Amino acid sequence: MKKICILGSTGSIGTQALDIIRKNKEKYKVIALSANNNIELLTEQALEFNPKFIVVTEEKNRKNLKDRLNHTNIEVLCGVEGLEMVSSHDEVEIVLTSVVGMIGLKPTIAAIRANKTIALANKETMVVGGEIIKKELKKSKSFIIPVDSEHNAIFQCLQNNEKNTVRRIILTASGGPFRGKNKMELKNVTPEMAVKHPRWNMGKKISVDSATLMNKALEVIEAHWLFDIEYDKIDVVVHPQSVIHSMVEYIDGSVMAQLGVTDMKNPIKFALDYPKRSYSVTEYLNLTKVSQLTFEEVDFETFECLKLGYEAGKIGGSMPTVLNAANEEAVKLFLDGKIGFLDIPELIKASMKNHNVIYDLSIDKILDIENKTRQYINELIK
Ligand SMILES: NC(=O)C1=CN([C@@H]2O[C@H](COP(=O)(O)OP(=O)(O)OC[C@H]3O[C@@H](n4cnc5c(N)ncnc54)[C@H](OP(=O)(O)O)[C@@H]3O)[C@@H](O)[C@H]2O)C=CC1
Ligand SMILES: CC(=O)[C@@H](O)[C@H](O)COP(=O)(O)O
Ligand SMILES: [Mn+2]
Repeated sequence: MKKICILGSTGSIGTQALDIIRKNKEKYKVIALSANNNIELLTEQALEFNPKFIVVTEEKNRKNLKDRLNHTNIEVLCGVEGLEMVSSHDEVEIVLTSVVGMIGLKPTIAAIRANKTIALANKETMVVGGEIIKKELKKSKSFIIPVDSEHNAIFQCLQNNEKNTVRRIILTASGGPFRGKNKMELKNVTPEMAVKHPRWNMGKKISVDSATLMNKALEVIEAHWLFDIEYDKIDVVVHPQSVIHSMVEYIDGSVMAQLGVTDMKNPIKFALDYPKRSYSVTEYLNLTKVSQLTFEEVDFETFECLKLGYEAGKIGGSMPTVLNAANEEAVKLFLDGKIGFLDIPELIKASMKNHNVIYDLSIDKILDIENKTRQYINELIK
């Protein structure tokens, strides 16, 4: 049985992972689950999967959950320390990092230091900590299997091929809910409109990121670190059907693509079962129903976040942390109705301009830059 820790079990990725586990209880054992505020769902999950540990963010929720679960042996932990404790626990083999945001950084590093297999959905962690994570991986037996659909696709397309024969990788982007629109048309779009992704059913934050194309910006940086590939060899193409999850072009002109239905259970299951393959828990792809696969160039002028992502990635050092922290804060403000959709790239641009890059990164410095960036944005919008 594979022993699994799910960080962020109440979210879109977390609940889909538990759906897989529910149907394959003889294959997987849940050791730990975690949530931020959704203690109702976490209670249900704990009672169903009987993990050794659950983790919540706030002490008051920990006490509440302890009372609810006092007839069980489940230990209730709290905060980032709780996440670090479970992600590095002796009994855990695989850590599925499906929290949203750079809060995943410390628990992911703890898991690497404890030699765990990481099923990585939480892209923000790779964006801000890519350099440190690579160094930690070199000292450890841990390895990362990407869950993000594009990176999972690239990982599969790279199997058995020499890395030095890769000409470029091509990330596909759906284009999001506002594909084809111009800036004027985006001025008054609402959070409700922005979270309506045309192809995927995801958490609110990543859905807004898809709408601004920041999701693709984060994915470009994620790909740079995961596959050791320079930014000028990472391209993005808009592919509205989201059937091709990404591609690798080799120097001989061959292009390998990974196709599949738009269901995250497939990459999640791939990561949990790696290196084996097992029967799909979703429908299989029916190409005659897809009928057409189309491709378009990215509109970098309207969707400036992708341009900012390449810029931050190429500058390197602390700049991707600023890009990510500014985006996390701006998306929160947008979802709370405090700023407009087009303010998101403006606030990120201002934060990057205001930042003096440093290159000797540490976890503490990253977290300090995160705090300062969030404060700067809140000053700006006062
Ligand atoms: N959803 C998808 O299809 C895809 C997601 N990803 C990536 O996977 C990650 C998760 O995305 P998704 O599942 O959509 O997100 P959701 O918002 O649906 O879920 C996020 C999870 O993290 C928890 N969480 C939120 N904030 C905190 C915090 N401050 N501390 C601890 N836990 C927290 C949530 O708890 P609670 O429920 O209590 O709020 C929830 O369990 C993201 O990094 C995203 O970019 C990548 C590819 C596809
Ligand atoms: C499912 C997944 O991996 C998401 O990151 C998805 O790719 C979002 O779609 P966009 O291509 O619109 O960003
Ligand atoms: Mn993706």
